[in-house]
Amino acid sequence: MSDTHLHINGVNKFFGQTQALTDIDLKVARGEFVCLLGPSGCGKTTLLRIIAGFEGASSGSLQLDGTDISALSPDKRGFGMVFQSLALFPHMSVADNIAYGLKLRKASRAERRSRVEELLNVIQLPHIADRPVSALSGGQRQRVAIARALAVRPKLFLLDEPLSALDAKLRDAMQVELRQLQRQFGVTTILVTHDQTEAMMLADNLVVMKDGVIRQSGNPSKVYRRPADPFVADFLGSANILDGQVLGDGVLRLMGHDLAVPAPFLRGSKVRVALRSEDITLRPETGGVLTGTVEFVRDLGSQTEWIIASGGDTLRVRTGREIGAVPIGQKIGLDFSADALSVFPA
Ligand SMILES: Nc1ncnc2c1ncn2[C@@H]1O[C@H](COP(=O)(O)OP(=O)(O)OP(=O)(O)O)[C@@H](O)[C@H]1O
Repeated sequence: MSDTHLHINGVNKFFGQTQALTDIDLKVARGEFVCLLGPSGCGKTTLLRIIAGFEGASSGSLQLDGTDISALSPDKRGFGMVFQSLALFPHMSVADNIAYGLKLRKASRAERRSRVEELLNVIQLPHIADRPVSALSGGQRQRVAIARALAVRPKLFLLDEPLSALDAKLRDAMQVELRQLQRQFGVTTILVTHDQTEAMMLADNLVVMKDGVIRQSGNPSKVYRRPADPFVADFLGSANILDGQVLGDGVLRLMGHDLAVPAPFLRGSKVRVALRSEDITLRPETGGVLTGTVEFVRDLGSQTEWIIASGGDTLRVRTGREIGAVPIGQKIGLDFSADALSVFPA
């Protein structure tokens, strides 16, 4: 990604004694969709607010197309924003809401009208221009908020948990729409979420944060498949995080068994090992890499989840297909490839 649009350069943020962000470095390419993902309190909203200009960094800078914008007020940055609390004007019509930013910029009436019409078509609500926002459903309001932010052709599109108030099915549909809209407009976008499925689905660049630090960033599939540390492995999807020890060249002691796993660690090193729930296959008792005892089984709808005790550890296993009734307490074989293990220093 050579065409850097936004460069977040060594940003730190203190609130009194609390350090909310530590050495944040991030390059956002033009047209890219970036998701800031992390647990509550990790600093993602603070980072978005600094990008928007609502909050100043304690140190570090922001460059947009190579120009330092750190000292610019929010209205001078020319960014479009959508927050969870939307901040639409409830008694104004949909059209007036969408045209609001254009009016502030002194766009002509004709220009406002054609832009509103264009955006209502884009968000697939062509017939609601004259309705008050208070008469819309949650999903419709969400689309209007997005249209309002895009109406001014923002340099950056910033969204903070924009879909979290919607029910699961609508959220799903809106994620697809949001991604399509973003592609269509080609607008550089930064979205904050604590929902890993949403982030995986939307992002070109997934940025995983914890305690004010970027723990990993990159292509979502790559971050999922090759997590940088046990936190990222555990936060994305369903992973088993296990304690192990390197016994010698390519031999790892895990769950009371010696496994052939090429890992570049010194003999005797204690390690943490991540193994995704869906990377384990269940077999008849003698057919796997390990043996375990079934402790619990539950039906998740599209998958079945198994809790299995093995060598003093408890493993969570997710299987896609029905493997037949296995009673609680029965021995079962567990199979996985060495490639499925991510090994980290303890
Ligand atoms: N105005 C403020 N004054 C003092 N501390 C703050 C302020 N805003 C945020 N913080 C602190 O900074 C840290 C990061 O907060 P932030 O809201 O950015 O996290 P977040 O990842 O967005 O969390 P959430 O998902 O819960 O919104 C937290 O410890 C928070 O308490």
